[in-house]
Amino acid sequence: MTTTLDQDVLVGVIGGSGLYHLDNLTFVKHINPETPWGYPSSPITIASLPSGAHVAFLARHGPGHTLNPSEIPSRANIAALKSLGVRTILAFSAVGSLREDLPPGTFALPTQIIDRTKGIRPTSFFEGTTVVAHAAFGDPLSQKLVRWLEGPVGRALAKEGRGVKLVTDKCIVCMEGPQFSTRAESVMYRQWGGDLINMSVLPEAKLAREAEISYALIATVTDYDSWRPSAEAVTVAETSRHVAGTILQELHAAALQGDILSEEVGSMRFSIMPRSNHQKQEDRDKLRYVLPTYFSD
Ligand SMILES: CSC[C@H]1O[C@H](OP(=O)(O)O)[C@H](O)[C@@H]1O
Ligand SMILES: Nc1ncnc2[nH]cnc12
Repeated sequence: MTTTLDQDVLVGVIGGSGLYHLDNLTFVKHINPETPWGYPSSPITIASLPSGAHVAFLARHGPGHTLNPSEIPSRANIAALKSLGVRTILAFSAVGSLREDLPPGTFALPTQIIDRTKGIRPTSFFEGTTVVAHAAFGDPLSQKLVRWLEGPVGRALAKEGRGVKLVTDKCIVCMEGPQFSTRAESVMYRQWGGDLINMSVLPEAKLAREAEISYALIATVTDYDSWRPSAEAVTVAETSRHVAGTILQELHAAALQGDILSEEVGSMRFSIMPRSNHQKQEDRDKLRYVLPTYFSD
């Protein structure tokens, strides 16, 4: 295991339940950066694309799925990826469906989130510091990245030939867990306009926004949530690996070109309260790890 890299890694992939590695990439090394927020969920796998460019893969729940959703060190995960140079994250998540027309097996690119976590997860890099910042979060998933993904993900699913459908512009509820929702809660989320439900898009998406990383979620429906009596959950990990393996080269090229990153880069400039003598230098030093542009001194 090493702690340094000889080239920046622009694209990061976070794997969720069932997705603990990627296929068809050339293994380069494992790296386990210690961040000011501790170590990530798992050592990060650096792999090489056919072009020679590197991508980073991180297993959200740890390599043997030992971390429950409330315990995931999301600040360390996002900070560790940013320290490698990551500017865009493709996150995978197994989700429940709150809609009849989103059956198990469906792939979705949500664009909105309802927060039903319970305040026990650290949700900001600024938490516990003397620096205050308010990131914009009206569009919690990166619009440009989501729009870009529609094409390549749709084509990858069509190429796989299993008839898996891709839907976009869905609203995902993020609940605390680890228990699933009661039927009354599930019915209420439907009335609120929720389409999907998981336990892990937050605080990941908030932290990616604070770190100026473009972030999108590929939500893979495994079950109808408790509102609907239904058969057993399905697994979709093989299709997720196929999608990732098929689109990463193109995603890296798009990240290099820059348009899919453009909403996030510079977005924190006016979100951070100006420097003052009341801010502790040690806090500014800590924040430099994720936002070197604004905390260079
Ligand atoms: C295994 S069912 C509940 C669990 O699955 C999802 O995990 P992930 O988002 O990492 O794929 C969901 O968010 C829950 O954590
Ligand atoms: N029904 C559900 N609720 C919350 N998270 C989930 N992940 C997969 N299915 C889920």
